[in-house]
Amino acid sequence: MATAVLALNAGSSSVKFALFHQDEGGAARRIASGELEGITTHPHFRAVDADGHVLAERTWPAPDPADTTDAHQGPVGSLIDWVTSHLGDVPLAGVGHRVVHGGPDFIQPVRITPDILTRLDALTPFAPLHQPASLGPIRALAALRPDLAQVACFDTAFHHTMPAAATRLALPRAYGQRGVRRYGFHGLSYEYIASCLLGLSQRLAAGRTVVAHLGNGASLCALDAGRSVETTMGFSVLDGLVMGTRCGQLDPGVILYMLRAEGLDAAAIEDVLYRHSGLLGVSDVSSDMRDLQGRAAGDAQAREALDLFAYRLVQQVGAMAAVLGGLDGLVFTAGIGEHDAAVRAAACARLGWLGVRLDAGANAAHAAVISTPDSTVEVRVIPTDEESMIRRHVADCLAGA
Ligand SMILES: Nc1ncnc2c1ncn2[C@@H]1O[C@H](COP(=O)(O)OP(=O)(O)O)[C@@H](O)[C@H]1O
Ligand SMILES: CC(=O)OP(=O)(O)O
Ligand SMILES: [Mg+2]
Repeated sequence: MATAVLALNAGSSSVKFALFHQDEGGAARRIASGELEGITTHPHFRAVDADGHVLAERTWPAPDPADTTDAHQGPVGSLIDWVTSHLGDVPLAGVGHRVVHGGPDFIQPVRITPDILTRLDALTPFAPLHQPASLGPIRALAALRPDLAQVACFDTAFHHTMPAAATRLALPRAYGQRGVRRYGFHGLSYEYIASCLLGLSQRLAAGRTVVAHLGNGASLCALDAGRSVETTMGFSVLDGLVMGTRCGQLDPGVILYMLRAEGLDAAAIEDVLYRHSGLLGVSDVSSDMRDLQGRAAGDAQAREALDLFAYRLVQQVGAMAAVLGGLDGLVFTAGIGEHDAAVRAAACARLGWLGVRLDAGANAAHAAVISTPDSTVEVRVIPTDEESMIRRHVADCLAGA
């Protein structure tokens, strides 16, 4: 019998979703996708079919700040009502969620129970902005539809194959025992890309490949025969590359300086590092790569932000290649990686020493392979699909249960 799975990918202010039909043999098809935006400000719901035609759209008035009901309940309730009516006779087998932090213990997807939810909530100090966003829709659905099976799929889980040295911070040992270690994120995206490589390139699937997930949040993952051995995000989603509004790699002395010399408290520092840094902080105008590319010719600060983004990207691809002991493949993915030929060209131009040779025409056309035939590193563009990965995990988790 055909069933359906709903995959939710929650960000700090929006929830992306995808709805799949699947048959008993495991074949699946995305039948709708969309987004719930502005959950705490001006909620807006939109769903489109596989061809991009609008299936449904709805807006709500801003929630009353005095109302203590969870802001997710109205929008998530509307989503699940729409999904149920859109599916007709096809039963919804379960709902899968991208949960940013799984901590040291959750190394694979798990069926959500009240006890699991409590344990996930306890990880909020590790991801103060992302974890509540992940858990909001889960709580809302548990209250509205307690009958529905919900599965948590962790961004950290894929990186549990990293060797101990990659997970360790050079702090007193007791911190490690309290979970203060490197985890890595964007794991659902990397797992999806690793699964695609099996069908696209045996050389990259079996070899040393760096995947660049460049979206609003950005990171790199070093894949050795498809397993994560290193990544640029660490304890939190702040580390590594320059991001839309996050700082990336930062000397911890800067935080001490903010505390001591500037008198900022933890909340103010969090605001600077998560919301006002990165491309936005350096350009002082926008966190959006498309916007910055449009301004770069006439705006020196926008240019500096783009240059810093590319500089850190090159620097950290080098670090990943060093850990891998060489490089066979480089994959670009997510919003910037899939669509921004200029960023790919700027990075690849400085990776010639590693054997990267970019085919300018293929790059401009966003082709699947954008390296030249004589490039010793095969450079690819692969659209990521975290929601498909979530669907597979839900199917496996419910079949195992
Ligand atoms: N055509 C494009 N050219 C350049 N950048 C793009 C393009 N499309 C999307 N982007 C950039 O991708 C980023 C968002 O990536 P995305 O993967 O959608 O983010 P999220 O982390 O929210 O999932 C933004 O910086 C946006 O400007
Ligand atoms: C982990 C992370 O940074 O997520 P996003 O890119 O969705 O912000
Ligand atoms: Mg994303």
